[in-house]
Amino acid sequence: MINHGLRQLPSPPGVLLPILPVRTLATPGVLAAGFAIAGYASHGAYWVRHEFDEQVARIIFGVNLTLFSLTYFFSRDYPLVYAFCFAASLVAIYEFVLFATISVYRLYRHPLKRFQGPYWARLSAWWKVKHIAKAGTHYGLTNRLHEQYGEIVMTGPNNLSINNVEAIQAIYSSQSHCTKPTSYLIGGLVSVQSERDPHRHRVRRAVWDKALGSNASNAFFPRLTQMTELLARRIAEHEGQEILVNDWMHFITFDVMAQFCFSRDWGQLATGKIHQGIKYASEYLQFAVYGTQVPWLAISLMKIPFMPEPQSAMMDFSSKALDERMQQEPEIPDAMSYILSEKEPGAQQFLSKHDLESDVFMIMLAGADTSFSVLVNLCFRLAAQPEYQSRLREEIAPAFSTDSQDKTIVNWPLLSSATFIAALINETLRLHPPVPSGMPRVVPPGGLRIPLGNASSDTSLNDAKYIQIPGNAVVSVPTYRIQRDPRYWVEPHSFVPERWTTKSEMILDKRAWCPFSLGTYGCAGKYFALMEIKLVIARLVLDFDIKFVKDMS
Ligand code: HEM
Repeated sequence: MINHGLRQLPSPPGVLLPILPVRTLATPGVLAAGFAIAGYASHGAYWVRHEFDEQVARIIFGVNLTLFSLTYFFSRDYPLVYAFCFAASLVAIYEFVLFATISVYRLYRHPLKRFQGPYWARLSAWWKVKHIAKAGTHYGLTNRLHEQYGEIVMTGPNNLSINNVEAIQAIYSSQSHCTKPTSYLIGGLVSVQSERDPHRHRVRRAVWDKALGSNASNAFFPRLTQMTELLARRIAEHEGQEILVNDWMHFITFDVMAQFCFSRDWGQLATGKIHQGIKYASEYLQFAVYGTQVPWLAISLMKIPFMPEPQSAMMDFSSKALDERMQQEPEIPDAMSYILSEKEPGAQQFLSKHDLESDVFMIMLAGADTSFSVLVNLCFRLAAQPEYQSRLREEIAPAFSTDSQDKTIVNWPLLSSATFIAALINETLRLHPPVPSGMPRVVPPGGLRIPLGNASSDTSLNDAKYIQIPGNAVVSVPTYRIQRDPRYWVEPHSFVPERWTTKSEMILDKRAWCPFSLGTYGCAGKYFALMEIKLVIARLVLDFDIKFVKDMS
């Protein structure tokens, strides 16, 4: 054996560490201690200070490189298997101490430790994954946690859910400096919604505001009325039969978005068959529910070559749709007409093919699935309380042309200013928000102070005037829960559209209504969404009675 100046150790067989030679002072004990100290020190120096979700693939590569370098180093003195085992033991010591340090920190020393929450949720995000699977939905789990722990709950190792109306302004308003966390990066998308850099987001958002705003939506209105008319005709073909509202609301909302965004005819209304794109979209959404809880894993999986990607089918689909759209300019401008003709120099850098594909992908989900959910829930509510149908019919009838049979001639200003239909939609959005879980935001490094007003119900916060949230915590307001909170709504679980018209005393704090979120990252398609929902529901109620099928309620 060649001795490279190493101190030769006695080698009692069967005990791995002591039998290996190491250089000069670096005895196995010293090396093991060194790796242990490195594990402990790196937690404070790196892991706790930096966001590493995007770096995990690189970190795994670095660990392997360290392992092989150490193996090479030791193999110069010892057989390869021993060298590898020793190197692996050192890496394992580093990892063990690091994980132990992280665990102790999260359980006993974390800046959020004063907030209540399930013990294991403090330790790992996997707790949430397991319990979302059990509860069935993310918002269902959050709701249960608030019932158990009160107004502020620690729902993950660095996550707080805050059920207080003041938190909505502090976290989401345009004055807030909170940003989006890494969970927005799952799926490898680079859409306007997943843009985390505030400056880049502002530039991209300005372009999308034009594409989805009131001018663009109003220009699309005539086509929207034609599509709604087709929906009414197709449903009329099933007169006297039972139809599944979910199917037809899927058809109209996804067909509309495909037309509005890139002038594609998905043909679902005409054929009555579900388009493959909807299947892709729901597969991705299922992945997103869990992926957003453990973003480091979801992001890393995307980087493994040949790994089946949950978003790939939808992405291919978006890519093809975009290619076809770019070859032909439609007669009536669509959202892409605004985006592709954008001349603003700053905006150009965000109009690469991949950016646009991601945007198309995102807009199909953000724009169709949400309106779908409102329409289905509104049909449900109208079927449950049919008296509202006759009242609605009376209100909206004047908006449809009376002197001709052509129901595609609709007076949009009249329909848009009708109050009862707006009240029905507001109340549906309150009880059934399409995005029911709170939108996560990262608190700026300097922390966030949320004034509590008089509305705190949490006994542990009784005397507090504000809640101080430490920097870099991920916070959210649980939309579903706050929109049913008795502090802000009288009879919070009852469907009472009149609270938006004649019974305003039933709204104790209107700021607790936030289905579209607000501020910089709030919904860009609100105007269009309300236009579409109003027109579809008005057109249906004009001709049909909505009823539950026999034996359903
Ligand atoms: C009733 C229907 C809708 C509801 C309740 C809704 C709700 C929301 C919410 C809560 C957000 C914020 C998401 C977050 O912070 O992560 C959002 C974002 C967004 N929505 Fe909607 N939405 C609806 C319909 C639409 C429609 C029809 C479109 C497109 C035509 C659209 C386009 C967008 C876009 C582009 C964003 C991202 C904005 C950004 O990050 O700057 N939404 N929406």
